Amino acid sequence: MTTLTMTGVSRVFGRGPAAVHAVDDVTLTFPRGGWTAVMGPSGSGKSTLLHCAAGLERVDTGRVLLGDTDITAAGDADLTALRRSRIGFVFQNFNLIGALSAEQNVALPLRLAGRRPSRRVVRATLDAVGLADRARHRPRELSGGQQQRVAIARAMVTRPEVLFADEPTGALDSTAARTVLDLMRAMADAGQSIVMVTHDPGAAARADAVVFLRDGRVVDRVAGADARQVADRLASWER
Ligand SMILES: Nc1ncnc2c1ncn2[C@@H]1O[C@H](COP(=O)(O)OP(=O)(O)OP(=O)(O)O)[C@@H](O)[C@H]1O
Repeated sequence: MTTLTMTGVSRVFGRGPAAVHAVDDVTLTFPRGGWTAVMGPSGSGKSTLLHCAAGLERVDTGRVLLGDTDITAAGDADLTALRRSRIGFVFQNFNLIGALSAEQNVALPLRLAGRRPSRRVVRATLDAVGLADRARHRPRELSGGQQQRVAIARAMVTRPEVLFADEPTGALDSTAARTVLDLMRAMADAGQSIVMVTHDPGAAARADAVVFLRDGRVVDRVAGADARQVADRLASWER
């Protein structure tokens, strides 16, 4: 059973009096098959925490365990392989490759991992995000919500143990955001582990639990809160 755990994780930028403790001694467990939202004021360390948890950024102290694998001890080659096969990442601005069709974007992680993408697998992954009929479209021919769903399909095609999302609805209007959140909720209900950074209490309320950061530290964790409760809690930490 895979869970993701962070123990005593710190990440410091700069040195001496100018040092910024972006993540400061964080110990957290992200349960398997759960959807966890990470919230906090601007600059509280949310993106840095996500990058450390996903092995996109090295930690200065502490350990990150993905199942039995200590990703903080992994060498560069192992880390690259791990990022390509065991984690998925989606970004606020989708980061699709404009010259490639939806299905070519989705096939990319398999190609990068040296696997020959099966058209059946790629189409099934696009179908799972409701875009089987857009396989040949390029990103500019798709709406923002559709582009984010292609990005989710691209992140999911390798069947990652954890899907990380950094402000996945930050660039979307409310209707498109709801479609993306509905998709993520269905994925979590089907057992996908998800860790998501968001500024939006409505988005965070769709998750199973919300972790609050302030000055790089975990200051609170709530489960089953509605959008109003999440917003109130966030406001109390922004004071
Ligand atoms: N590469 C870097 N070099 C120096 N400082 C950095 C770097 N990345 C982040 N920081 C600093 O670390 C702190 C946390 O940044 P981070 O982006 O993780 O916060 P955040 O909560 O995601 O912010 P936001 O909500 O504004 O996106 C900030 O003070 C930021 O300026």
